[in-house]
Amino acid sequence: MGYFKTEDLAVGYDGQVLIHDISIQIEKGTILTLIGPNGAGKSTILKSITRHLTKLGGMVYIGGREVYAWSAREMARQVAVVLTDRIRPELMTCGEVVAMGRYPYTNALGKLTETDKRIVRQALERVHALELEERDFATLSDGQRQRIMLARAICQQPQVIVLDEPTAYLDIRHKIELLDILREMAREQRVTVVMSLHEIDLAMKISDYLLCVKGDTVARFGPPEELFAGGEIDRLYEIEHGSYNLLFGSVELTRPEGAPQVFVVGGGGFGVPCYRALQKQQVPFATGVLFENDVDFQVARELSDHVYAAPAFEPAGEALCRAAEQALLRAGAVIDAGTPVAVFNRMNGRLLELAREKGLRVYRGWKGWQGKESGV
Ligand SMILES: Nc1ncnc2c1ncn2[C@@H]1O[C@H](COP(=O)(O)OP(=O)(O)OP(=O)(O)O)[C@@H](O)[C@H]1O
Repeated sequence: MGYFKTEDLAVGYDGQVLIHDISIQIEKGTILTLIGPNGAGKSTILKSITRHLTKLGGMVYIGGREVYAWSAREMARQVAVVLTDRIRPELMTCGEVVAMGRYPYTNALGKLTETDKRIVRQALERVHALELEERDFATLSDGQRQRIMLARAICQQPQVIVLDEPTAYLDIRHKIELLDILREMAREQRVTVVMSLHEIDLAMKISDYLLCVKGDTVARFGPPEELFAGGEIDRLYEIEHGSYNLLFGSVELTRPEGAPQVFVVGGGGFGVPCYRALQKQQVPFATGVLFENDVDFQVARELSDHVYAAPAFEPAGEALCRAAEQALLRAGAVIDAGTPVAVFNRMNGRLLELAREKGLRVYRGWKGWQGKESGV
């Protein structure tokens, strides 16, 4: 049976159900991430789990016990919460904010023992914020504040930690550090992590389970590897322009439309900077001859309808090469991405020769192309 479990959970505001029939379960020490578009209800679900918002139906269990039956103190010992709602404690140092995480364990006067103080310092160290201990919390940047709130949650030594968009204000280094800390807590202390993230690529990499929130019930739940086949992310977020590449975990912006104005002879990753330069200028292009296991293919197919590619591990057939030649001649201009021509892509050497024979302009890489654009 799952350690963290919801059964027919219904959430919403003022008695109006927003999302219903949320039934999921995960084991202790695993990471569950809620993903989905803005306004889908991720925060609403998280707040209903932590009892900041009263659930409208169903059950939430941790370790087999219904969370809504717990005392506030028990809740605070079991579940640490890092929400995005601005807390702006007046005149408190960061050390004092972090120490609030120890209150479920202190006596009625809230006096910290030496052990509590040690735990506070360790938590500050863990988030690389020891130097902020004496600083006034109100003067911190959003990113620093986020790390202090995580330290407070760590201090609480919870069984479950719930975080709403914990990476929102962090730069890339601190995003990676925060996710590493969560993974370590899950692995070493068997803490169960339930959070929301907007960075799908990071969500896929860190999570044991994803919950896709969209519509009036949750769209999907399961391990990231099982959830998404091609195009699923585009559908979840209703991406109409641009696209999300699942393999790379990266976003491509809106593809240029129209008849190709240039043919990129690419392969081996040399094409990618050319494709991106053309996308920025919204210049439609054709490209080839690629292989479908080539990194260039992954980006090219998101940005062009005219990609000449052979199946992985198979030679490029004559028909494909002829079609690429015709496309090159139609485009009337060529970018030589700089891919070395060797045994298995010698057809690309032929394409470049053909371009020269026919007197087409051949630009050297994306810089050559941009030089042309800027009149150099
Ligand atoms: N206090 C409130 N009272 C009524 N409706 C609310 C309240 N807070 C949020 N909502 C609405 O509930 C819906 C879900 O909001 P929620 O904040 O849970 O979405 P989210 O998935 O976390 O979005 P985001 O990614 O933008 O943070 C939205 O339509 C929002 O406008």
